[in-house]
Amino acid sequence: MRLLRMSNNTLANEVLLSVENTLRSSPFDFQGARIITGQDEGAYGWITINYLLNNFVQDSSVLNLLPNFRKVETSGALDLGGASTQITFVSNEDIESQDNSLHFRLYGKNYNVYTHSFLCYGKDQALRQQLVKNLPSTENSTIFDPCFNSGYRRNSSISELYSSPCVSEYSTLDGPINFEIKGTGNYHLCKANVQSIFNRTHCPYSQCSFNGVFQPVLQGKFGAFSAFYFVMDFLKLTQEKATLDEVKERIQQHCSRPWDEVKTEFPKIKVKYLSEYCFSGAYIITLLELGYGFNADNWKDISFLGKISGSDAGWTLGYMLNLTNMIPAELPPSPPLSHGVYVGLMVFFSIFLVFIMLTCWLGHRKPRCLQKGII
Ligand SMILES: Nc1nc2c(ncn2[C@@H]2O[C@H](COP(=O)(O)OP(=O)(O)OP(=O)(O)O)[C@@H](O)[C@H]2O)c(=O)[nH]1
Repeated sequence: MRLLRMSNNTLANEVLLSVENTLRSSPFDFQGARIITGQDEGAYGWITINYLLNNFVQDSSVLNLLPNFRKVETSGALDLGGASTQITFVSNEDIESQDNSLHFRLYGKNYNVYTHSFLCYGKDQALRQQLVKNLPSTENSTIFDPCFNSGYRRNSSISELYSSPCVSEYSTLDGPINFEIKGTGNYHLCKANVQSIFNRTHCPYSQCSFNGVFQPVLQGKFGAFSAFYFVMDFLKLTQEKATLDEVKERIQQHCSRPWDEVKTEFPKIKVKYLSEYCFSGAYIITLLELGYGFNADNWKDISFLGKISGSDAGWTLGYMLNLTNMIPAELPPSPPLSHGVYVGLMVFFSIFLVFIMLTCWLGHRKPRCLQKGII
């Protein structure tokens, strides 16, 4: 919707109006429809995963009542969509750019959070950028793309390719109107093509991720969801803790498989998804390594998450939690007693009660010799 608003604001408003009309007639307490910012998307994704991972509730006597009390750090959030991608994490460093800085007070604790949303770096738009940047200069109606498995073929057109504002600036009338994309299935060439969409030559801050965007040093664990999960799940890389090299090896193996073989093995997966796993794998590695600065050492800090406790990882739950004030800024008033003291007092008073009852019973009982009249 953010891209649509850039290319056709009227159409974006029409979509919103249609959403409003539909939801207004639903039984929900509809509060309006709007296009959230990239910063919101990052923030709500971060809230969602930390809420579901139970990372907010800590350091309180309320918590001492929880059976598995633990002191926890928050987890960073990595969200890969179709149009944009977000990185959000708590940072102890100075956040040099105001646009990337968020402050939350949740359950009585302050969080300084770094976030950035890269529009046009969701996986669909990144694929488009990669194609455009590596189009052959000659007027050729076949484009050989190493990011698709060999034997894969798809027809496309210049108008379709350049229809997104992410690439429209590169639009050229030189190329063929219609062309065919043919896969050559080469991971290393694909990665080189993907790298061409990351600009790391300028940085107006002390440190940057890419495209001149400030990013502090990566801190803590990360949960990667949405397309990060879809792709890693397909490549069977979400359960086991594979090293970065092993992950690259797995993606390389997948890229080198002939398309016919892949299609036969996974007949039920949508062709759009199946055909893009080679590109997506190479893109994810490049984004995380070259873009954000993950490496062989901190790769283990990333967990690929689909659902957490049965709920989808994504920005929507965080948005709802925020809108309904489900995460209070302050801690609820804590009970006067901690769990340990409470249990101790209960045991003490129980024993005391039994003692009193026993004493009363003994005190009121007549001795047997008295009952029989013997002194
Ligand atoms: N492999 C696979 N890909 C999926 C699936 N569902 C969605 N995708 C793709 O994953 C990417 C992210 O999808 P979503 O999480 O729906 O994100 P989105 O809302 O399109 O993303 P933004 O608009 O950028 O926020 C897109 O490229 C989708 O085409 C799925 O079940 N399997």
